[in-house]
Amino acid sequence: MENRENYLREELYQLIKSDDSIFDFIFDACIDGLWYWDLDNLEQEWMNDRFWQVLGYDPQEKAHLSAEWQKIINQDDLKIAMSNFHRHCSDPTHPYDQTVRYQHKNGSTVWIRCRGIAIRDEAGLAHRMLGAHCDITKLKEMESQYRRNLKEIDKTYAITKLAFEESEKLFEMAPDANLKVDRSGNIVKANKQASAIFGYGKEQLESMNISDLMLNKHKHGHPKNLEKYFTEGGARKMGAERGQLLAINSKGETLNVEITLNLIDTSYGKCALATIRDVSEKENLIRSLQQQLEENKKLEELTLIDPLTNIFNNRHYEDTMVKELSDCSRYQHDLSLIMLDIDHFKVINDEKGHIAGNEILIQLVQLISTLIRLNDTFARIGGEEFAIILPQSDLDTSVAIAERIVFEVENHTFILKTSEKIKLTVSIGVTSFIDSSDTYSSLYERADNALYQSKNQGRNRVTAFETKS
Ligand SMILES: Nc1nc2c(ncn2[C@@H]2O[C@H](COP(=O)(O)OP(=O)(O)OP(=O)(O)O)[C@@H](O)[C@H]2O)c(=O)[nH]1
Repeated sequence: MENRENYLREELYQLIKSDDSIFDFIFDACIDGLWYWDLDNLEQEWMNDRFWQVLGYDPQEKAHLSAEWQKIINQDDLKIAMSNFHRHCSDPTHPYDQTVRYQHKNGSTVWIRCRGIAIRDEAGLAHRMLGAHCDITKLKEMESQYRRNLKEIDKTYAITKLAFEESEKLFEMAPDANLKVDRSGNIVKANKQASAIFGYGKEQLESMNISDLMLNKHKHGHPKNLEKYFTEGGARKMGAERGQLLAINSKGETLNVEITLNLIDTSYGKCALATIRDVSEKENLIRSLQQQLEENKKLEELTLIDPLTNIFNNRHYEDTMVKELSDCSRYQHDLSLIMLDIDHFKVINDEKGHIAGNEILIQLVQLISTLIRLNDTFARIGGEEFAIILPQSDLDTSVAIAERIVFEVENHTFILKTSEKIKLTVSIGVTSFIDSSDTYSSLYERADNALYQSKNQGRNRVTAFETKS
């Protein structure tokens, strides 16, 4: 192999010596500029055509003078090149090899790798210098593009890293428990708050399955639900109703939780991010408020006054009726009962609104209160239905009072807070105690039937029920 190389090399060198076109081909194909410098007469330097073409000049314009390239080379680079030149002339081991910048005729920069070798006499003195140019502008451009790309990559990396750190911080510092769960339900990451809520250490949680935090009865269907969620994705709240989700903490205690799910891409692959809020305290508070409301309602039922109209309620009406009935049986007193109902109250409510309806109920009660005696019991026994118990009042007297009420109501103008004027009428049924066989129910029934008749016969009237039913 070595011999073959030597033989070919020798042949090539002979070829170059004997045939100029071979040398011309070599420097045309391989070199972007060739120069040959007379060091005994430094002004004189031969440059080949390509030397100038690479720099954008017509070789015909050039006179082969060293001053020609020294004018267009970057002056800092010229200093380096000249320093290397002098050192190489005095020391053959010092390379004449540097990258220099030339100004192209069009003003752009051409990067040239310039190498040279001194041709010396027997004493080692340099008399000529042979040099070659290699245009590395493209390479330089690629290098600077590469650097810019690197910078961009660095920047993108820094931003991504920051975003990642921020999202990690958000995950960690969130006021709610955060759990990242894989498709099989394994908890791959948990935050501080998750530890606080469930009472397990973070590492412990990260070795558990989400089903370990669930009630036994919910465990069965969970893998299927999880699989469905990983297929459908999206952000959604778990559980249909408020406070319906229950979880179990490390002590086996039940927690009311609200869970929001998000499907996210993580370094662990696709994960469900479960944000869990312990609402046990909120739920307890709501429960105790509900209890309190129920107790208040019960207390309200125990009171005797209707909160809207401030007259007696149904409960007091019933008690009073029972008491008055027993008194009149014992002492043979008279006793009458008036049942009163507003006519077409629904229309007023529908047209003017419920609040206006309430205002009318209050005003009506005030009006009727002025028309009855102090020892009569006036009670609201239903929405727009009233009863008046009239002790020691016979049927005629009671009918007269009832007629007066119908008349006064018909002639009254109710004025709403909005200044709107409303007219209305009432219908009345009256009955009186007949004998000791009369009961609370029989009296009520007769008065109610009489009221029904008033309504049936056109309203705005009084009907008396005299005979026993
Ligand atoms: N504003 C108000 N409306 C009430 C209250 N309680 C009952 N109502 C209304 O009273 C109306 C009663 O309607 P209905 O039973 O149809 O009787 P009506 O429209 O008076 O008709 P007749 O009795 O047949 O003349 C309904 O619209 C109830 O909503 C209340 O406390 N406030």
